[in-house]
Amino acid sequence: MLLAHVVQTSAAVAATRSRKEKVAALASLLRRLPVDPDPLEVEVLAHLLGGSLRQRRTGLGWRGLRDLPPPAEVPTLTVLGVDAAFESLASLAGPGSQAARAAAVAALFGAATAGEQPWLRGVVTGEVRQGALDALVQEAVAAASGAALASVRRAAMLAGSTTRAAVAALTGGEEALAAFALEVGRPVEPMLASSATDVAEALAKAGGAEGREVAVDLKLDGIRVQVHRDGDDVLVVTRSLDDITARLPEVVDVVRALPAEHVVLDGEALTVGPDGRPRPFQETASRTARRGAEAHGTRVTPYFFDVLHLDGRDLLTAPAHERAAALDALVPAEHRVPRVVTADPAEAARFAREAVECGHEGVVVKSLEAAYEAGRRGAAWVKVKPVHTLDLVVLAVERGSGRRSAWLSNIHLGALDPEATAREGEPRFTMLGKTFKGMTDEVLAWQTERFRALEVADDGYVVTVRPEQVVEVAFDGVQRSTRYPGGVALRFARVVRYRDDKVAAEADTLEAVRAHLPG
Ligand SMILES: Nc1ncnc2c1ncn2[C@@H]1O[C@H](COP(=O)(O)OP(=O)(O)OP(=O)(O)O)[C@@H](O)[C@H]1O
Repeated sequence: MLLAHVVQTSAAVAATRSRKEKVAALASLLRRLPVDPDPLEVEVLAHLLGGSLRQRRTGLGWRGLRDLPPPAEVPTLTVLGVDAAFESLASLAGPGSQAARAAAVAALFGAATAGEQPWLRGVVTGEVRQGALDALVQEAVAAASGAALASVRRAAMLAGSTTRAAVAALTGGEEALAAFALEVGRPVEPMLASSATDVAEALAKAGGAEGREVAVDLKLDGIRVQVHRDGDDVLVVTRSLDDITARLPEVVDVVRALPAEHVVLDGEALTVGPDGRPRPFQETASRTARRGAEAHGTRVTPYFFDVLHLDGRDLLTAPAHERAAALDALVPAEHRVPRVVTADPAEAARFAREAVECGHEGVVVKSLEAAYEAGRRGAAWVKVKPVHTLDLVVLAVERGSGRRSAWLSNIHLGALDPEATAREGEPRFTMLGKTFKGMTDEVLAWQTERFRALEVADDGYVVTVRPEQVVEVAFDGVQRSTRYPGGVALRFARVVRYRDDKVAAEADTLEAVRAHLPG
């Protein structure tokens, strides 16, 4: 397939606001594939449609792509040819590699047309939006392959990758999709929690109100970890499935010591003080953000709350009480999340109160009947947090003044607008307010660099950025407002932390913000 077809489709997707038309454009591109397509070609194509390359590293950056050769007149580049070029670029190393890289870039970009050059550069530098397209690509794959959308989605969750699901659907149809199961060593999308304002509401949602017992877990404020052990090999990934094994040797040690050879566990890792109280989240975050930080002090401890596989037994579809029994038998109590199992709302409320008094974030109420629903945010897990925070997206940032004049300071906050997002097939946001509170000098320095990298415009005062950075903010309340387009504004918003484990499409919605309006 010619790259030109991909670039045209990408332009068509960007040009229409209709989700249906976007999916149709993507599906008609996929239908250009031969009846029995080469799996590699499908894989490359699925990556390109999501705005990424199969190669994680190419050794290329903006600088190497600033001066491009004159474009080709006629499109000749193919999807597989482009992939081969990046494959050989990725393997360049050592003396002479810089000149070889420049020559390879000149050859590749010289063969690209005027329309293809900027698109290809955008893919290499990560500027063509990723992630947001995932859901559209899944729909298009279902339409083009004839497989059910639910099967494509299920496979993508289990594989932790839309690309792998696309290859399976387009080369082997329903049968290949059905073959996806949890594999030890291959991360799955984590199960997520919905929210309730208090424990009674959470119990009702998770089925506990009908007198059935539910589990009430401590909600620990660390980072989500999914751990796979296959013999001596251990893999630790974050909520966004990034590999952080090398940064958490303590977690690896704990899992290697368990009496099981093949296991997949889900939990939270955090730093705890000698008094047993959780340390501020920043300590865990700084440990997981930098390799080698473990040498300087703080220890991170894993607390597991679920087991998805145990020595040949796939537990994903087993009810939660069965998984809990397996977890209790496998993991010592000091590495399990504390929980009570109860049908009594008063007991659950007492546990939640004590959790907060001990410095934890709150509780997660869980149905004991539910399967592990990879990638889903449903009623089977319901979180209750007394301190309200929202995960919003930074839309712009203002230059600081006075003491902050060297930094970008006041951030503009946006909530996800689901209607506009659905209509346009990519995340859209509504501004809710601004804040310059809660930022340490370290955070100010970090955000200045980060937002300069995301900059799309600078009028000398306000720097507009690509809406990609998620920030968790605390606030005192939400009020009606005529100043902002969503009709609501935050009162006394302050930054709690920047979140790199969430993409913008996962930010809180305008609805979630409005739910905090009084009355
Ligand atoms: N006992 C627990 N069970 C499940 N999740 C827990 C538990 N303790 C802490 N957590 C954390 O809470 C999160 C569950 O909330 P949710 O699925 O909404 O994710 P989130 O959007 O990252 O939430 P939050 O911002 O509240 O941490 C998990 O991702 C996990 O990191």
